Amino acid sequence: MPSGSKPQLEYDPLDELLKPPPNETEEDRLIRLAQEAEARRISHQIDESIKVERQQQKKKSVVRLLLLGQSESGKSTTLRHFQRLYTPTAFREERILWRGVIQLNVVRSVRTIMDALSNVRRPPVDSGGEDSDDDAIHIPHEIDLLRMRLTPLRHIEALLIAKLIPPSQDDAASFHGGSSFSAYQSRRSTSAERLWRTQEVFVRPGATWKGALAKSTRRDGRPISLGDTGMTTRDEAQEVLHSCSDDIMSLWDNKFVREVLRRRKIRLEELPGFFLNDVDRVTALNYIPSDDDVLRARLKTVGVSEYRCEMEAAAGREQGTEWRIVDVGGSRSQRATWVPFFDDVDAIIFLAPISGFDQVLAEDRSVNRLEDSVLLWKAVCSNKLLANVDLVLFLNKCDILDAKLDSGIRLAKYVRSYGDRQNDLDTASKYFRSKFSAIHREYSPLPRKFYGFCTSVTDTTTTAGILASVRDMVVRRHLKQSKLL
Ligand SMILES: Nc1nc2c(ncn2[C@@H]2O[C@H](COP(=O)(O)OP(=O)(O)OP(=O)(O)O)[C@@H](O)[C@H]2O)c(=O)[nH]1
Ligand SMILES: [Mg+2]
Repeated sequence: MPSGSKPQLEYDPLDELLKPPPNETEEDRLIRLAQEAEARRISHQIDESIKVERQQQKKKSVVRLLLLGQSESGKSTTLRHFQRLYTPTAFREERILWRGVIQLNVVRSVRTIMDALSNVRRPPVDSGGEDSDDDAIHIPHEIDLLRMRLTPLRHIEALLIAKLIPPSQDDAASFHGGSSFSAYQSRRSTSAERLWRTQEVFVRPGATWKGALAKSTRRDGRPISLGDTGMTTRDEAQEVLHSCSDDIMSLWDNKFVREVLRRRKIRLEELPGFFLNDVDRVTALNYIPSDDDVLRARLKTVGVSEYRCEMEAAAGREQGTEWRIVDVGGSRSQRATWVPFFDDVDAIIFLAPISGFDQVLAEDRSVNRLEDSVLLWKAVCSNKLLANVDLVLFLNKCDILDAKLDSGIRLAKYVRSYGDRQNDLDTASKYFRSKFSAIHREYSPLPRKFYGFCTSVTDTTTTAGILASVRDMVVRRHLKQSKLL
């Protein structure tokens, strides 16, 4: 460095170039200052737009999917499917946590049978002529014995509910309806008993219940791995269910019980969370739920929750894309909570369980399930906030629809416009597809494509293919909208 020159750190050759000319007039100086200010403003503007673009870019790598439909339509099951397919490691690790839910589902099915039986013995006073035939039925002695021997399930149900729902969330259980085991109930109204009387247990979405179950499935502070679960871990509910296993099977296989259920039109095998045909397996001490079991388990959702999943390897080229899947509670009281999530959504999967044509809503027995689904579909199609959102329709529970039509239940009796069409799955699903498609066309504020699938989302094989198409469609549209394609 030449002596006398500026120290290196302070010397900037640009200074020399940008220095104002030595003979600058006052007028030139003002013009120069104004030009410099303008240049700074433009530079700042460019910086800002780069920042915004970067943020948008970041935002665009997030795909938002909303699951809508009435209660029991299969929203949470579809979400579990996504998790199973695209975040398989997390899904596998969580399978054990579903054991508590399945245990509760088994106990609930037994309770449904007990309810039906206690109604046979003690029909309601004002039941009218319909139940009068049942009055005459004498309950066989073996049924009384089974009822007595299955009393411990009462305690297990309260225990499981307490495990799933921490005490501070007592409101997370709905309190309507009585208990089939009422003959064995004490008169004290403890919290456990109140929970025991609960008709359907629900949890707020999120990890709370999983956290509670995870804690309760550890011993000596040691986390349970799939390999050692069951045999080495004391699980009171599983032990009691295991000891009651033969009695539960005898109850379910009993001819008298089947006849009572038939007369009461209770098709237990079509109700959510049905595991009575697998009692031997699911009550084994070392039982770990299979993927299918997790998909068939029933746990009602209340509230809205966003599940984030990064696509793992199986997701192929979309690996790294973050999916945010919003699962909502579908019962009528829950629907007001949906709207805030209509903003900034890439696609909606709407589930319409078409097997519900002969059923009413659990929360309002004056409303037919299919009718409710149609009204809800109209509302979603016509919603202006969703005018640019792709709607994917799952005409769900086709397996149950198939079984119902096969058993001789006539669709035309409930859906008059069905007329004298063939009473089979193929004809019925085509009919529903065209009806829902027509509503989509008529009610959409702007023209858009119709994507309709006939699904049984508990079926892993067929659903995997459908979800892959939906994923591709959503991603393609997402990229197109963010101008990356
Ligand atoms: N057989 C059969 N069962 C299904 C199908 N889809 C869902 N289910 C079962 O129906 C029950 C209800 O499904 P969920 O996914 O919990 O319903 P949801 O729409 O989340 O209901 P809410 O949380 O109450 O809004 C579960 O036990 C599922 O396993 C289907 O296509 N076929
Ligand atoms: Mg749900």
